[in-house]
Amino acid sequence: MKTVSTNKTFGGSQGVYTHASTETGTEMTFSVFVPDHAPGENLPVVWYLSGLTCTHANVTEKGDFRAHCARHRLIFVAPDTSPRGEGVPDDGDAAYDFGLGAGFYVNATQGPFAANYRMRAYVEDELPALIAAEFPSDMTRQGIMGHSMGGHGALTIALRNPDRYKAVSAFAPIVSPLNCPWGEKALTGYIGADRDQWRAYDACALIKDGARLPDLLVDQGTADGFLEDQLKPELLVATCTAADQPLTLRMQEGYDHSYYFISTFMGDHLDWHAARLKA
Ligand SMILES: N[C@@H](CCC(=O)N[C@@H](CSC=O)C(=O)NCC(=O)O)C(=O)O
Repeated sequence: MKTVSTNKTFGGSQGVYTHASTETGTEMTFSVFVPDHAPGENLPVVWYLSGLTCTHANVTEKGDFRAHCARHRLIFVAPDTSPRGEGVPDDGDAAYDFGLGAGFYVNATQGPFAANYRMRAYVEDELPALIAAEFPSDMTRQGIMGHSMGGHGALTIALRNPDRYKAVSAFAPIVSPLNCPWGEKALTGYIGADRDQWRAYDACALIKDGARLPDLLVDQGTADGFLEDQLKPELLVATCTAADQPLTLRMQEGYDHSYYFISTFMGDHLDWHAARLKA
């Protein structure tokens, strides 16, 4: 692991790091905020998965999480959203919703993407091992949250690993890639035409197939331009209701899809995570 930068902030340290990923076959960049802590003390870890077009930098610069993480003494990790670099295949049209910046937190099975687009394994396995080795982290206390494509990532990763994440939340998540244009495009390209194979990457399908979490927090702005065509929180409500999966969905009047929305409610989400990670 190489350190790109560190800055003292809110009593702790905001760092940006790179490392050679064996899963993606590329150099990957991520950011970590570590609050002030006693020597030898290990802190809970909250993962933040970003949305389409993002790198680690979007939430790091615009997420307003540091004061809340310092107050609760939570480590905050922000990975990139896809492999990048020389030789990494992209969407032929350089579209924003597939390829670079749009890894969808899957392990691709389809050429030419299968070799590098392994963001599921990267976020579920490789990066947690690095965080455990390099930072003062208590990996028995992890939470996960995300935005839009990253909300989809957070929900699906948690539903597949219910014993690992003690707190789960999302901002304006894609709740069912099986039922929206972004998801259909991404999963066809990365996983192939067999929609049964997509179910491991669809929060609603995972719940319908039996996955459960103690509870979920979702915030969704009513003025979000992607609400009706792509995000469809009503599908998650119907699925959770039918499955007795506890869900707190808060429709936030007038908020859009941007980091102005995310940063407004970041404190509530970190309160939610802290309450569950300290239990
Ligand atoms: N056409 C837009 C779409 C990109 C966009 O809105 N990206 C969101 C996430 S959308 C779902 O995953 C985002 O977080 N953007 C970064 C930001 O800092 O706001 C475009 O190309 O801009």
